[in-house]
Amino acid sequence: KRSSRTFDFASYHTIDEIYDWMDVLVEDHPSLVSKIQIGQSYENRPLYVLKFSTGGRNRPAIWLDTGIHAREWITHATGVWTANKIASEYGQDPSVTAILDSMDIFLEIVTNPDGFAFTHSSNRLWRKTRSINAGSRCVGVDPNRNWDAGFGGETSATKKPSKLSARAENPGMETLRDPLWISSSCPAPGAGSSSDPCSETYRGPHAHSEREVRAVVDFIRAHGNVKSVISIHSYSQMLLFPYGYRREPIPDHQEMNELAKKAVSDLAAVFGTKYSYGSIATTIYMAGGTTIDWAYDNGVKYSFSLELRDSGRYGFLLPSSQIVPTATETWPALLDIMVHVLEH
Ligand SMILES: O=C(O)[C@H](Cc1ccccc1)CC(O)(O)C[N+](=O)[O-]
Ligand SMILES: [Zn+2]
Repeated sequence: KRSSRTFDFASYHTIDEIYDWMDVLVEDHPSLVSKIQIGQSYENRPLYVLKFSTGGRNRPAIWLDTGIHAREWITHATGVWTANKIASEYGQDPSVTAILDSMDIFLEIVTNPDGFAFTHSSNRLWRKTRSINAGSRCVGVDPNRNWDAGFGGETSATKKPSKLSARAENPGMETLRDPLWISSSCPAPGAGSSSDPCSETYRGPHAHSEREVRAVVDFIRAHGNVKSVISIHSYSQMLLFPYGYRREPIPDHQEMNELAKKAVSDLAAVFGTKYSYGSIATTIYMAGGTTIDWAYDNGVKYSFSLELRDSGRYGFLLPSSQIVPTATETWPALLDIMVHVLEH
């Protein structure tokens, strides 16, 4: 029988390889790990979530997701490594054991499967979902602008072709030479998303229009006891917390900022990788309709996003040699957050 331990964690994998590996991980840890399906994508791919639980009924839970943006391959790879780490450290590492003795962890590794499959088959730099936009030749919605929190921003997006606002909106993206990106309209930075289906930050026809987003919304609402949401992106090397849709600090800013400071310090201690940290709006740019703003506004206090390696040299095309180092240094930061959740 193949073991989840012989899986090549140092390579990038397809959706089928990752989904097959999930079943092997469950087989290897039958009393800890289970696989649940929370829905289907636009193209009817299953949306799988790994559940790590030692019992109880509806225990306080931590939600982790990777791969919501298809091209951010380092995040899926980090998700796989982290799933294996959680499973193998239970009963070994005191923190992991303490966490799982009283909380559950849910991890969705391939949060945007249609987009991820498209990056393997057609366009390595695809970001959005693959839903068809009525009346437009442009495909897909940005799943990190589709959530019902500051959806569409306070001001309605205006069509502004200016490069400046494009840079202000997504510095990580202007290097793509993506024809759609260069020519697409750019929303006023205050909106933090676009009403233009051809934009990489197209928010969609309405909040939760995307099945991939709706499935997570419904899961977290139905669970009702999720204490933390950590949505993992790349790249820029940042640890972000709400808000993205407004500049004003959240009520919990002080506590979140101190936790973020500790987490990035423990991350840097591994290989010296430097992360910045702070609220989305003040650290990267204004962004409306994001996963963690929705979570925070729906009672999930400990909501964070990570922007993994690197800071621009390879960007989304991070060499596979950096997968294990990236996942290894990220682990202490994730553990700091999960332990803080356990203790508060
Ligand atoms: O614009 C985005 O959704 C993320 C930044 C971000 C991440 C979490 C919450 C709000 C914004 C940047 C990225 O990971 O998508 C990289 N990029 O700009 O392509
Ligand atoms: Zn992203």
